[in-house]
Amino acid sequence: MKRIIWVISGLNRRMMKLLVALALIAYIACEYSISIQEHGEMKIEERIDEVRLISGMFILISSFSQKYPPVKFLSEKDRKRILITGGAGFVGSHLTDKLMMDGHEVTVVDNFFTGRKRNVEHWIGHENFELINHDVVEPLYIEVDQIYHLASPASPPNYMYNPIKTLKTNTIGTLNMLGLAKRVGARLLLASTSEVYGDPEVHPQNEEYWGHVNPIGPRACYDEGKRVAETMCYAYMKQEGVEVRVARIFNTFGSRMHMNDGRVVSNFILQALQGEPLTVYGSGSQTRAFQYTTHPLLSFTLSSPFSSNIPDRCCSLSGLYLTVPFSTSLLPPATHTHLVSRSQIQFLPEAQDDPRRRRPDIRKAKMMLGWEPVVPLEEGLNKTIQYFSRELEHQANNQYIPKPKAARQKKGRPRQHN
Ligand SMILES: O=c1ccn([C@@H]2O[C@H](COP(=O)(O)OP(=O)(O)O[C@H]3OC[C@@H](O)[C@H](O)[C@H]3O)[C@@H](O)[C@H]2O)c(=O)[nH]1
Repeated sequence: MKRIIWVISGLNRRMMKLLVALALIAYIACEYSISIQEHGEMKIEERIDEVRLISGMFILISSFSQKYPPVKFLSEKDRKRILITGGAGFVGSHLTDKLMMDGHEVTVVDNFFTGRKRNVEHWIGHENFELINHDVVEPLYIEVDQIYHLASPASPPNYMYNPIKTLKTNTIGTLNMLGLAKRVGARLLLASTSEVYGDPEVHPQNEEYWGHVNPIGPRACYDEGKRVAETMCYAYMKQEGVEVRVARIFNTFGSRMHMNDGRVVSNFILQALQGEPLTVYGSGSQTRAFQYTTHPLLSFTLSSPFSSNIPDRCCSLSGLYLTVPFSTSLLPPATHTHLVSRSQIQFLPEAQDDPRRRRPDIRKAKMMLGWEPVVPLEEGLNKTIQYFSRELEHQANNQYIPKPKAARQKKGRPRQHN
């Protein structure tokens, strides 16, 4: 008896369900053979019913025996119901992984414009996970404790593809999520962007800097969309008492970036792997602070749900500081991806309203959250190159050759750089 109790206590919930399903199948099979023995031939309808039941059981069993990444057990008190908008996207899906593995109940909402089911498919069927195909521009009525609001296209070619939709997502979508946060009393974190600084006149940028944005330029749908999204967050906080956090993400790269994302790192890697020239817009002297995808996640979870000692003011939470300028000879992604193939560099006209330099001042984030980037650029790039190589193989098997997306280029004379 003791031995049986010991075996049962060693079984987890999924194994228990598997055993129950097996027992049910055995029972049905038994009944089936007995009824045939007793009544001779069964009616066709009865047989169909039996077959349906048995195949249903098999589906049930295969879903129980599916392997998921390890998930921590959290008590009812500590386990939160978390909504991640844009949770099937490049950054969102990594956040989904982190919060799932931490043991929370995660609902991913995505309209799959730039997000992909593939990014979260490893969680489908897990009892803590739900995937909803929904556009945040429409209201959403669910019960949650926390909201991570990431939904929006983020790469310049993607957000410029349909500027009105980008504006709607960042304005109406954010209003809907704030309305939800207010109704259910949830805390909301808005994933904002370094693009709120536009083409900054102050360098490096800290939380106090208000930015320098062209309100009618091609980037405005995103820059101004995120700026008004931030304004909405603070208005809801002041007027309605909704707890909000705003994190401004700088240039992020890593696995699960879409092949056709169009940002510089994914373009360079794809071009290098395909033996194409690396396209540099303008002189290549523009600078960016690149960070690996795990960095913003850590800052999100540090700033948003669990710690209460974070001030209401925005935190510019990002950035791998690069002292190397974004120049053609030193440009880190370019020089690194050069190692993948001996690609040439092709200079193209500069992108319209392209910020000349951007780098965050992370002192506040470091002081308040104890946060700083840890993955060196080269290591991050290596991981991303490996991911893209695997993706290319996968795409080749599907007879699809991805092409990097081009930016909207400026017409006329190139801008004079200081
Ligand atoms: O193929 C390319 C792509 C881009 N670039 C240049 O590389 C620099 C970086 O461009 P990216 O498209 O990667 O990113 P951007 O800095 O323009 O915008 C990004 O910034 C921060 C994020 O939060 C935003 O979501 C994203 O819009 C720009 O100067 C761009 O003109 C190239 O030289 N070649």
